[in-house]
Amino acid sequence: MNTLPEIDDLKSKNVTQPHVIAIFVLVGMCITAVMAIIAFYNNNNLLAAVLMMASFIYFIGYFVYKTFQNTALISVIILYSLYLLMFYLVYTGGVGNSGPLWIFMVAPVSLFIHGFKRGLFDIFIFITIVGVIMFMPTDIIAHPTYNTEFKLRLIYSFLTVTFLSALYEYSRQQSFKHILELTKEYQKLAYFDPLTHLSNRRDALRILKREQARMLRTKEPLSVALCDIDHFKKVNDNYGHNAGDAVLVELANIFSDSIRKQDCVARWGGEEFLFIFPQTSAKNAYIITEKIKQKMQDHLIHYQGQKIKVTFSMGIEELHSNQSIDEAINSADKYLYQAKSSGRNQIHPKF
Ligand SMILES: Nc1nc2c(ncn2[C@@H]2O[C@H](COP(=O)(O)OP(=O)(O)OP(=O)(O)O)[C@@H](O)[C@H]2O)c(=O)[nH]1
Repeated sequence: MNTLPEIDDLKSKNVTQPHVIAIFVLVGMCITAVMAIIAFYNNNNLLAAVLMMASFIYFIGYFVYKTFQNTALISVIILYSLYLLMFYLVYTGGVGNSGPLWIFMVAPVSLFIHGFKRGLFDIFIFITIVGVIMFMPTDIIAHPTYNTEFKLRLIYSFLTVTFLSALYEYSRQQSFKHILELTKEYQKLAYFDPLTHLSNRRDALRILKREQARMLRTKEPLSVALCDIDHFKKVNDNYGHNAGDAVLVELANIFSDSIRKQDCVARWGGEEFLFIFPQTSAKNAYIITEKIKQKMQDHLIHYQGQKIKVTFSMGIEELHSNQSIDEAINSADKYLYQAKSSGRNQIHPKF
């Protein structure tokens, strides 16, 4: 019960930002369209047609992203159509045999889209195919004859750009992981009590809101129990503040171990705990909490050779459909007050 959805959301979030990929597609679409128009005016109709087709594929990719929000599919569309375009440019030479110069954009785009490992793997396959196209004898594959020095230098410089892009991608991923860890840490601090590791008041309210919505939907009962340790000031005064802290931690463990998985116990304030019992009537909440109270009757908390005995008082309230969370807790607080003023070590109302 005491888990944070925000943390799970973050875990599942990919390091690749979808909106950046969408921008890639838009830019790719515009550049290839402009290049297609230039090729058309230069009477290079085949190149113009290929570039126009690439521009159209990017347009479809953008449309898929906007309609289905599917970044995995759009990534595959952009990347592999870019590869095909590059193979075409290397194979035909593009304008004045300058086609191969465009292959440099493959390294950063592949690494950004597919991440460090998969990106490097894709680049390896890509450059191997480019090498095969360029170095294959022209009687096997008819392609423009590139000077050997040009071919070697193109591959060396491509590998250098790949290395630098990989380095950049690696540090980007590391920073993302670091930020993710920091965010998780801050979220824990925001939602959990650092002493007992139970949910704090903010998280308890979040869970209560969720359970209240479920209760209204399913019409199943939902109960809360406000618990306050009896004469806790005396524990601090007699044994010291650290002993008081140890008592709070041990009670938190006993409480957590005594409830079902779907229930929750939170640290509501100083020596106050709040139990949330979904699908539980006030009567059943009373039975559960009474059992915990019985457990505490003979329990001694050991702290630095001292044996400390504590009891608690509780007030229970079953939420009504027309009742706000504040009203339910105030009502539980009133019952708690009754339990205290009737002599403590009691749970009210009694069933
Ligand atoms: N050690 C420790 N003490 C705390 C903590 N938070 C609150 N307290 C102490 O809890 C005590 C609560 O005292 P009171 O509100 O007078 O209540 P009580 O002594 O439990 O008496 P009753 O509730 O009337 O039974 C105070 O002495 C607080 O200092 C904490 O995190 N650690």
